[in-house]
Amino acid sequence: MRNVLEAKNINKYFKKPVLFHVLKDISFEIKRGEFASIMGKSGSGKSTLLYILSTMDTDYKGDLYLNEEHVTGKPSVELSQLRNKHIGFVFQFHYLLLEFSVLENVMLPAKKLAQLSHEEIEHNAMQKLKMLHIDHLAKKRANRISGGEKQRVAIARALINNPSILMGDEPTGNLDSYNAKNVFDIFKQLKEEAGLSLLVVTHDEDFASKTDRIIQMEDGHIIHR
Ligand SMILES: Nc1ncnc2c1ncn2[C@@H]1O[C@H](COP(=O)(O)OP(=O)(O)OP(=O)(O)O)[C@@H](O)[C@H]1O
Repeated sequence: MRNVLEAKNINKYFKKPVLFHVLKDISFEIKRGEFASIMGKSGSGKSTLLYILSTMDTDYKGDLYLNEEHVTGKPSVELSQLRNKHIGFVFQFHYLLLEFSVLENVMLPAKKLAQLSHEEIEHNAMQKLKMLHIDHLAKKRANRISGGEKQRVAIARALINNPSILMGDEPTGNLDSYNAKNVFDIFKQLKEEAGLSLLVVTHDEDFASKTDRIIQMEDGHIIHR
């Protein structure tokens, strides 16, 4: 398998308040093991595109392939299973359940898939926490850890189902430079040691310059890929 993700002629319109052609014939692919970033001015359509690529938004024209399977038009139950299994997502804000422990937060997406026993899921979650050097925080409540630690927990949670691609929407946007570099180093390690593919929307030029490839957006178009 060569491509983890392929977008073909993606077009999207927002109908309100006025008809607006937000994504204009977007085509590109992400190869297995590739670490790509998407850059572009505010309003160029980056987040809108990422939500389509992650199968969360299905209101578009064109074709989307995940691991070379055509996913456009699939029923929402099937899509959410595919998404849970193949795509990890990290946002600007961590969206952890603050009343739950770090370990419980990481286990949650695996419980949704309901394929493994509680013990197996706990074992896998501990492995992810170890990989990110935060296993000592496992039993702590999520509201008792720092911002940088919360983002690492969010990454562990995104990895729990062993996705083939990790997507990020400004995953370092809310972090100081030390923690932003830390997140970049984790992503790079995931690419190099686990062969993971990554696609990250970022405004951080330093972050983007260190990725394999920058996909540049302007006014709903891709102007460089
Ligand atoms: N639900 C919506 N309805 C109408 N217009 C929208 C909607 N969501 C976004 N837009 C518009 O679509 C354009 C692209 O938005 P999008 O959030 O994808 O941009 P972006 O490149 O991610 O920007 P930023 O870097 O500021 O996050 C913007 O002009 C925005 O105002």
